[in-house]
Amino acid sequence: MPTDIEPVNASTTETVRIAAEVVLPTLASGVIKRRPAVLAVAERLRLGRSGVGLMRRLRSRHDARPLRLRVPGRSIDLVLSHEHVGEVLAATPVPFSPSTFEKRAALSHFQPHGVLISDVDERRPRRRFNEEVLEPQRSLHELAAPLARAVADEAALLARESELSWHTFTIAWWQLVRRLVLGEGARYDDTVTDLLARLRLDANWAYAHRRRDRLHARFHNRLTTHLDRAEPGSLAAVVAATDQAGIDPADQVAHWLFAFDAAGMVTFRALGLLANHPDQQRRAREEIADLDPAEPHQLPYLRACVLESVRLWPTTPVLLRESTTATAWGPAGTTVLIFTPFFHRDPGVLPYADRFEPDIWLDGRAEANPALVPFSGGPAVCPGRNIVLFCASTLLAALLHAHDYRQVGGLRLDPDRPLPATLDPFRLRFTGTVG
Ligand code: HEM
Repeated sequence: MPTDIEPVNASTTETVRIAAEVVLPTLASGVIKRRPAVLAVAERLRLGRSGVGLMRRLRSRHDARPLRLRVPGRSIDLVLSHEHVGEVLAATPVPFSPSTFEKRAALSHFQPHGVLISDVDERRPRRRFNEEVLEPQRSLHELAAPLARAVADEAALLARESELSWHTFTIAWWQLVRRLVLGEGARYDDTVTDLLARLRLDANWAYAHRRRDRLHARFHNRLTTHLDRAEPGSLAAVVAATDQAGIDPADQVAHWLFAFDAAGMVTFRALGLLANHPDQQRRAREEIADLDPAEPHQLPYLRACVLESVRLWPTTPVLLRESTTATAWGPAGTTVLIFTPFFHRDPGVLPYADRFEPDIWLDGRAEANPALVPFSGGPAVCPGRNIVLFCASTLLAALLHAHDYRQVGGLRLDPDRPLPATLDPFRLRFTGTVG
């Protein structure tokens, strides 16, 4: 039976609890750049669990109708129904625009003309540009062959290390990302991604931090210099060959570099899942047994493992939309808030909520649920998803080819117990033995 869309008003207590158990922990952990110290505390105190429990109680109390939070001067609706998630995301960008007050405040620090914070008219050419370069509809990008070789090179360097920590992983990961996006000439240019990291730290504070225009100009110029080289085999070459009318390409690329950070965490967590789940690891090894990891492959099972990593620990835990006109959800300007960790881990609906179950991405179970949206959904779905799945699965294939990984640091992922609501990737450590 369809759920009524008309929002029900939250009590003051409910609003305060949503703020304390859902919104604040999300903001504190760093929405644009993760804060390792806060993540470590969140993991230790198991903070994520209480937010999901609260959301379940609210859903049953209010028959899954949207909950209008009591926030003076704002109309903010919290989504409680799986079906409503799909409906809102499908109705993007009109009447539900992805460009919201909060996102404009944060992302304008480093990508003032990014697609995600564009109004409806500006959005069209920017979205088209992103799709033409990133090719979201293709599981293997036109650059899959050079990308796979780059992944294999970096994986070979990682495989030389006897211990794989976040520190060693992230050095190789950023070399890889700069190479994929900007070309070999940017592989060792830490400065460009360090400048972006500083701007992203500012962005965590949204409008509460002043915009540093000089710092942004330095980043923008350095990025543009790399893009101008248009190195064959990199996304920069595809950017140069794509129509740029109405676009600031550097702003789109700034988003890609930012989003590849999340992809690194997702890949590292996926390695943690595989290292602790022998059955799933065996399936992954069967998939790659006869393959050369330096060549591009579809790798459906490893991709499903990566999708599970994002389902279990979404890197965009809050999806926001802002209505462009009056709708059943409220007046124009209403913010619609989708808290994905609740929908991705809802034990009332998903029998596998807290388990590592890659098969849901292969047998139609995930597709049948409109609220399993690790890469968002609808017309603003992440255009980078296939590149991410390709890079992450290819890197995992190369690592598993080289070694058997055993987890020696960070929170243990026991396959016989519910997986934790928060997994701090920065403390994960593995040792590799030749498999
Ligand atoms: C694990 C890694 C990633 C995840 C989980 C992810 C997820 C998402 C999500 C959930 C959104 C929607 C955000 C919203 O509605 O507020 C989004 C948007 C977007 N993502 Fe990703 N993303 C990832 C990596 C990437 C990468 C590497 C790229 C580029 C190479 C990319 C490009 C974009 C762009 C351009 C948008 C804005 C789309 C639009 O507004 O139309 N993402 N992503």
